Amino acid sequence: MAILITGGAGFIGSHLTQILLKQSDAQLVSIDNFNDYYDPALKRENVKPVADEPRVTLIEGDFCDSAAMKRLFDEHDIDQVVHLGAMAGVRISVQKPEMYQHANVAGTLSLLEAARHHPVKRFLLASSSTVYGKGAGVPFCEDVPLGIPASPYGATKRAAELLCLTYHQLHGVPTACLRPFSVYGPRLRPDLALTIFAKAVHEGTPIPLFGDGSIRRDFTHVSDICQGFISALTADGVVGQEINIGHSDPIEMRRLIELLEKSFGKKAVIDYQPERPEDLPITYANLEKAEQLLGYGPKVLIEEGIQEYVDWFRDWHG
Ligand SMILES: Cc1cn([C@H]2C[C@H](O)[C@@H](COP(=O)(O)OP(=O)(O)O[C@H]3O[C@H](C)C(=O)[C@H](O)[C@H]3O)O2)c(=O)[nH]c1=O
Repeated sequence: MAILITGGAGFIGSHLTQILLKQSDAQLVSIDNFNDYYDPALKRENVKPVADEPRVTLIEGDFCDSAAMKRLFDEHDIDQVVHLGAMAGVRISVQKPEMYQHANVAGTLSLLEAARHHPVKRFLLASSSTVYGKGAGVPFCEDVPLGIPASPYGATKRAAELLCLTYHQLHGVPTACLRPFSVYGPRLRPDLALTIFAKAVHEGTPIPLFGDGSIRRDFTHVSDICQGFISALTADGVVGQEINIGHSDPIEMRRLIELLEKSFGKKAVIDYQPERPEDLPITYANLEKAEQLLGYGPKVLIEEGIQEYVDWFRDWHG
């Protein structure tokens, strides 16, 4: 019996692997294709802490390869899946939608097909708060109609959710869709605003800020997100559900910059740029369902989390 973690060398996947090693005695199979969306050397670093762990099998492979996935489920006797692997950048999805369709829709289908032919106890999809789209009321609640996704990324995540829900209904695959909100922490992806802003403050270069700083994000620490996934692996009542995992306390991007200024002890220079149509003006999680089904509650305050992130960033970038 083993837990499969896709995107296992990524930001969230590498944290989840380490936390599961501490909190469970499960065998872990981590798959990642180490693609060059960002420097694969960062992903090699991410998995170094678990490289010699006997309970972790690290596979360099592609979850879009459905024949390989069917073999993998059989060979490693996969009984739980946390599907974190994806093409995840909002703005690149506008330029390269086909890559997002392939990884996020065809890739999810490939895993669901493997899961359908193998007895799995739980299949968790890492969806995204972007599925709420523009026009959804805040705080975002799972049980009201969604807006239209603002980006191809959001649309592919919603398509992946629908495939999961269909495979549950049609084939009995025990799927659940978790919707993380603006995950941050050590090892954060380099394409995300927080990394770009931190680098700019650190180096004294201008921060490219889209809009006037009033856009709000519900930043959620990676350790809280991982606890959400871990609870969902065993909790009752989650199968067939969509569940927010966020912080429920959104901050403006200008506040994020202030927190970085405080942690770095430096003033930021801001290069104001036009807002992008693919960006949501706000993300804000209603957490009632997560509290009820997962016993979920975020623990890390943004002030503490950003300080921890900046300490890590300084160590990493010197
Ligand atoms: C890269 C960049 C972004 N921004 C703005 C755009 C947004 O208003 C905000 C956050 O952007 P970021 O790219 O960090 O994150 P989101 O677009 O909210 O998307 C992220 O959070 C969701 C939940 C996922 O599911 C995605 O995987 C993840 O990429 O900062 C800037 O102002 N300047 C920049 O250089």
